[in-house]
Amino acid sequence: MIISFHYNIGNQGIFHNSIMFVKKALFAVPNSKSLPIGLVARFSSATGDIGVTVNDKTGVATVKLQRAPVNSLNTGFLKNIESTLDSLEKEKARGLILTSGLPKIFTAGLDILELYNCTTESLTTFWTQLQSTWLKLHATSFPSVALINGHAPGAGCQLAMSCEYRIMLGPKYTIGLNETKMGIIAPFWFVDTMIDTLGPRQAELALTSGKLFTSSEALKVGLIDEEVGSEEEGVAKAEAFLSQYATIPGTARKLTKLMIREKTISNLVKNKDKDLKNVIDLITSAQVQKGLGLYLQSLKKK
Ligand SMILES: CCCCCCCCCC/C=C/CC(=O)SCCNC(=O)CCNC(=O)[C@H](O)C(C)(C)COP(=O)(O)OP(=O)(O)OC[C@H]1O[C@@H](n2cnc3c(N)ncnc32)[C@H](O)[C@@H]1OP(=O)(O)O
Repeated sequence: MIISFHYNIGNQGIFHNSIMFVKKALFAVPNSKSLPIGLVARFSSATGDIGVTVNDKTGVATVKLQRAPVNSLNTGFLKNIESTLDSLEKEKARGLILTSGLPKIFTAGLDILELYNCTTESLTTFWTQLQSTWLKLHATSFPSVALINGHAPGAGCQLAMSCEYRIMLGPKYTIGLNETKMGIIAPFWFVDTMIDTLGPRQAELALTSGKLFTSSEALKVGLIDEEVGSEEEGVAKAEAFLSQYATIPGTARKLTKLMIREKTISNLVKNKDKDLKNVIDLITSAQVQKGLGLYLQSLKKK
């Protein structure tokens, strides 16, 4: 007998931050021994869907980002991601596999429409949400794997780097912090995270050129940990990575992770306002607005 629970996770407009977990159905699946056992959830809202499947044997949650066409991160989607992480913390998930439910794209990074023609007020709301979602992901108490099954430029790379292990589907997709290519600057906490991941030498080379790495280049510099040929292989590798923690006491694991990440985390926590001011000054300048407009046009022209 297969036992399945359905999370009924509210539309953010209705439930705001309180994601509701409702045990809805208990049913038998005839003639099936191999169906995944687990908790299944779907988070729907106008600002993106987040599918959550929790394996009730291992406690590992697979979180699939789904905001067509390219999983770009706007305020609402970031808020949904944060709420999902909050729920996983509350439910004491034993691990996270963060991946995309869209073909070809992990996430296209920040929604450029949140930066273009923005007001100081809308940019403040957006950026504050980005800071908050990132802090949550970077400091999860459970181990995390990014299964990068598509392109991951800009903040897509930042999300992946905040997971503890990165597995990327090769060979077609690219990953990296490409801000300088767009004529903007990566915020200091993106830079810190890249230095933590690659070391200062490779981070400097990558950031100054806005390099988007292919999966094999990313593997060489340590931006990803494994390259796989199929999603199935990626899932198996992610599960194998997470399974090693089944025998490691959770508190010891979490405190060790936080000790290592503390400098980067507290740098943002202490300097949130300064970061926001930098972003407002840069993004609302006429020159950057013009550049963003041209960049958006170039994306649409393809
Ligand atoms: C001391 C001073 C300190 C100052 C600090 C300042 C800090 C400011 C920092 C700002 C940080 C930014 C980080 C970022 O994440 S910026 C965004 C980076 N992302 C990108 O550059 C990705 C751009 N997109 C692509 O390269 C491609 O779209 C893709 C992801 C490779 C997918 O290609 P594909 O061919 O499949 O799809 P299309 O290109 O046709 O795109 C489909 C539609 O989606 C729109 N699109 C794509 N990306 C974005 C995006 N990031 N935001 C919004 N919209 C996006 C695209 O325009 C198409 O729209 P259409 O259907 O209307 O044509």
